[in-house]
Amino acid sequence: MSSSAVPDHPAGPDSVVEMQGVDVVRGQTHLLRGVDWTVLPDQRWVVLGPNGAGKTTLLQLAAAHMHPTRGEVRLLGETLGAVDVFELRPRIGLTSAALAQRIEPGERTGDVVVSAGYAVVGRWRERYDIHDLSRAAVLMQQWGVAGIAHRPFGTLSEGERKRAQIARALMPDPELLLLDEPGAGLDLGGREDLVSRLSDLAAYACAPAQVLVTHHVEEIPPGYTHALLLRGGEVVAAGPVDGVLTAEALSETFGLPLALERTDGRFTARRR
Ligand SMILES: Nc1ncnc2c1ncn2[C@@H]1O[C@H](COP(=O)(O)OP(=O)(O)OP(=O)(O)O)[C@@H](O)[C@H]1O
Repeated sequence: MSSSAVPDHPAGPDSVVEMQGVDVVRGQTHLLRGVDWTVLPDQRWVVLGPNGAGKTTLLQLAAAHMHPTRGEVRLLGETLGAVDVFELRPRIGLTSAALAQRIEPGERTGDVVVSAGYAVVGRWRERYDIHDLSRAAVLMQQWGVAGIAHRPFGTLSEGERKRAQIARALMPDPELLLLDEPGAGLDLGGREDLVSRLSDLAAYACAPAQVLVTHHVEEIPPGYTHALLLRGGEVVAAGPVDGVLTAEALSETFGLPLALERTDGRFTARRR
């Protein structure tokens, strides 16, 4: 990656995400219960858990797209409920299947990326200066979609779409990057390409704090520093990868006996 699109946040807040005693309740259901979680600017987190564990709900809170029912959520030094979320959201990059569905299939891929600077999906009447256009060009180069910038988003492969979305999420130079299942739907080559690009991004000292949600330990990019395991809306374990990602903790999280192996920074899991 060239340096011109690498974010630079020398004087960021102490914590990027700070959750204390957070519950999210809908009707009688606890989507999250008693979550305490802190993300610092230089950390790269993976959030793992089975279907319905509350991973997307956690990410929605971290993206300022949802408020907690109880407890406190502080993002980039601001407390949810006491800040204008429309000022906060441009400082946070997010990719998710729900966001991808909002992108018009006919939208030019280059416009999907550059329009993130205005927090809109696709170009309308905004004017982009040379700085916006060159930043978008560098990001599209870095994420391997420069050659397809002219193509309608709807014609891209799943892997190309995922990479274009990450380029878009990085466009406003966010202080926090949230990736909700970026590996979903990718073939083996696409997954390996994504893992390696995310690993490169994780290695940049000036890159934003990163939180990646996945079901699969195989998708954890080398260089990710921390892991949070969720089950039934509750945190099973959270902290540095070496201490948290164990066969025991993973077995408890997914509710079946698992063997976990780590080779060259990559994890694999299988039933014991
Ligand atoms: N508005 C709602 N009312 C009631 N239950 C809800 C609501 N929204 C989500 N849920 C439930 O909360 C739980 C957590 O959902 P969430 O999408 O956060 O889980 P997840 O870990 O991201 O799941 P997946 O891996 O399948 O995407 C699920 O059981 C879901 O059905």
